[in-house]
Amino acid sequence: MTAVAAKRRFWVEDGSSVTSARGVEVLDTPLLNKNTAFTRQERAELGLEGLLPAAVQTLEDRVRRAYEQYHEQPTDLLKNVFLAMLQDNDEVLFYRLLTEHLREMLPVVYDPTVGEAIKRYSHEYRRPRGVYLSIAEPDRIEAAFQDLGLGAGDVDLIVASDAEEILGIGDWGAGGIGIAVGKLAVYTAAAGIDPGRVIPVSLDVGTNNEALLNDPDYVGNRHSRVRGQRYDDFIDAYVRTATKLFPRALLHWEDFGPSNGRRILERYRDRICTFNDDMQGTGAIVLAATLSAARVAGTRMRDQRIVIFGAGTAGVGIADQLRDAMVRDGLERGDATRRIWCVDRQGLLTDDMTALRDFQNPYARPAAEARDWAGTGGIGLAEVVANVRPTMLIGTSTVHRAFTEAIVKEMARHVDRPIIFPLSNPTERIEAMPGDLIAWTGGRGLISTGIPVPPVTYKGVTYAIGQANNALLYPGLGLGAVVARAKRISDGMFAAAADAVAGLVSVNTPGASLLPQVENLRQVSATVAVAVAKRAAEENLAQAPLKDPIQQVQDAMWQPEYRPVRAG
Ligand SMILES: NC(=O)c1ccc[n+]([C@@H]2O[C@H](COP(=O)([O-])OP(=O)(O)OC[C@H]3O[C@@H](n4cnc5c(N)ncnc54)[C@H](O)[C@@H]3O)[C@@H](O)[C@H]2O)c1
Ligand SMILES: O=C(O)C[C@H](O)C(=O)O
Ligand SMILES: [Mg+2]
Repeated sequence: MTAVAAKRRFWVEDGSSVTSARGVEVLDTPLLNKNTAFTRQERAELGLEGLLPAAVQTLEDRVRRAYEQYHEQPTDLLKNVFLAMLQDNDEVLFYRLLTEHLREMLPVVYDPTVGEAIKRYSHEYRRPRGVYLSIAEPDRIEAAFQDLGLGAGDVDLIVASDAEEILGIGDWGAGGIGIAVGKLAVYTAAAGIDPGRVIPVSLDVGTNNEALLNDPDYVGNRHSRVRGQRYDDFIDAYVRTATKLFPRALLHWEDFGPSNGRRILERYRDRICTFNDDMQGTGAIVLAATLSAARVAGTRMRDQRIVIFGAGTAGVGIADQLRDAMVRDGLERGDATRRIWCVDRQGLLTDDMTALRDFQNPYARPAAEARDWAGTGGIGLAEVVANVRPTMLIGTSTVHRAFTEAIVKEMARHVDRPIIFPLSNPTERIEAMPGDLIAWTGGRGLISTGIPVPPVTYKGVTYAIGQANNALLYPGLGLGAVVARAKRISDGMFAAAADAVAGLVSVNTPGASLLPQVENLRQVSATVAVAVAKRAAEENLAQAPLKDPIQQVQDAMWQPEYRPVRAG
C-alpha cells in the first residue's frame, strides 16, 4: 500500500486523528504513525502495546534522534534516501525535521541533490509514493486515482511531470516522480500545504534515455517517448479525470519538454486552475530578483536591456514576465519586447530563421539589426553581449560555464551594475559560479542563482547570493490559490507574487541578497499567499470569501505536530 493510499484509514475530528486501523497498520500509516510518541492510552486503544518499546517519547526526542541518524549518512544522496524513508514512515517527524533545518536540508530534499536521486531512482527504489499513470493504460487513470480512496473535497494540489526535461539533466522517465515528490515536500515545508491533501503524479509516456531503456533495474515503461495525438489524448485524460474526481485541486505542471510544456499550459490555463512552474513560477521569481536588482542599480524596469541565453521553457517564461513588467512601467508591448534578445543553440534568434518554436517567435530580432554582428562562429552570446550592451544577462541554457570571463568583463565594461542570473540547475549545469562573477565584475555584479550557494567575500565585502529558484514562489502561490479557492491562476497573480517577494527585501547594505533568505521561506510563502489570494479576489477569480486573508492564510497552514490519535 502506498503512503498516500493509507490516508483513507483516518480522518480528523476536533484536532484529533480518528482511525479504524489497529496495530501494525497504524504504524504503517505515515500520517498517523507517531512510533515511540504514542501515549500509553493510545497504545492500549490502538493495539500497539506489544509493538513498541516501553519509553514514551516526544516529537522533540524523535527529531533529535533523526537528526543524529541523518548526520550518520555519508553522502547527500544517502541523506536524501534517509529522509525519503523517514517521510514514508512518520510524515510529521519528517516535516518537523525539515522545517527546523530548512537551510541545511532543502538542498538534499530538493535542488541540487534531488537531481541525483532522480537519476538513481530505479536503483535506490524502496517503495512507491504517489500515482503512476501509464500511457499504455489511459482507461485506468480513473481507477488509479480511486485506489487512493480520497473523496472529491480531499485534494488541494496535484504535481505532475512527464520527466522529459528534469531540471537541466534531461529525460529521466519514471524517476521523474521524484521531482513531483520534491516539489510537494517544499510546498509543505515552505507554505504548510497539508501533505495529506496532495498527490504526486508520474505521467509515464516512455523515455528516450537509452541508459534507462537498457537498465535491467529501470521501473518505468520500456519504450521511446510517445508523441502526437496519443500523447495529447493521455494528457487530456489525466486533466479530465483529475478535475472530475478532485474539482478543488490545483494542477501544477513540472519539467515538461519545450515542445509540450507551453502547449499544455495554453490549452488548459483558461479552463481550469493550473500553472506551469518552470515557465510561470520561474518568471515570477526572476522578476522579483530583477525588481530588487533595479532598486540597487537605481534603474527602471523600462530601461533594462535583457539578454536571455537558453530560450526554452524557462527562458521564454522569464522573458514574458519581464516584458509585462516593462509594460506596467509604461512601455508599449512592442517596445518592451524589443528590449529582449534571446540566444539559443543557433545563436541570436532572428526573424529569418525557419525552425523557431512558436513561443520563441515574438522575440525573434529583425535579421537586419544583427547583420554586422557575426563573428567567425556566427552570432553567439559573445557577439550579442558586445553589440547589445545588456544591463541583464540571464542563463537558462543548461550550459555549464557559458558565461565566460571575457563575456562577463565585456558586459561589465558598459554598465555600472551588471545584473547576472545564471539560473540553470543543478550545480553541474550552472552558467557561471557567483564567486567568479563577483570577481570579474570587480564586485559590481548583481548576482542570483538557481542552486543554493554560500556567500562570497570579495575585497572585504560579503555578498549574499539570493536563490532565484521558483521554490521561493510556487509554495505561496499554491497556498494563496487554495485559500481563495481560485478558479484560475492569472498573470496578475504571478505579478502580485513577484511584487510581494521583492517587497520583503531590503537592499540597502552593500552585498545584500536580492531575494529573501531560504530560512525565511515560511514567512515569504505566507506573504506571497496573501498577495495572491487578494489578487484572485480582485480579479473575481476567488470562490472563497476573503474577510481576513492574513489570518485565513495562517489558519490554512498545516503544522508538523503530533495530533492525539483515537480509535474509531
Ligand atoms: N532557477 C529556477 O527556478 C529554474 C526554473 C526552471 C528551469 N531552470 C533551469 O533552466 C534550465 C533550462 O530549463 P528549461 O525547463 O527551460 O529547459 P528547456 O529544455 O525548455 O530549455 C533549455 C534551452 O536551452 C537551449 N540550449 C541548450 N544548449 C544550448 C547552447 N549550447 N547554447 C544556447 N542554448 C542552448 C535549448 O535549445 C533550450 O531552448 C535548466 O537547467 C533548469 O534547471 C531553473
Ligand atoms: O526544480 C528546481 O530547482 C527549479 C526548476 O523548477 C528547475 O526545473 O530547475
Ligand atoms: Mg522545474
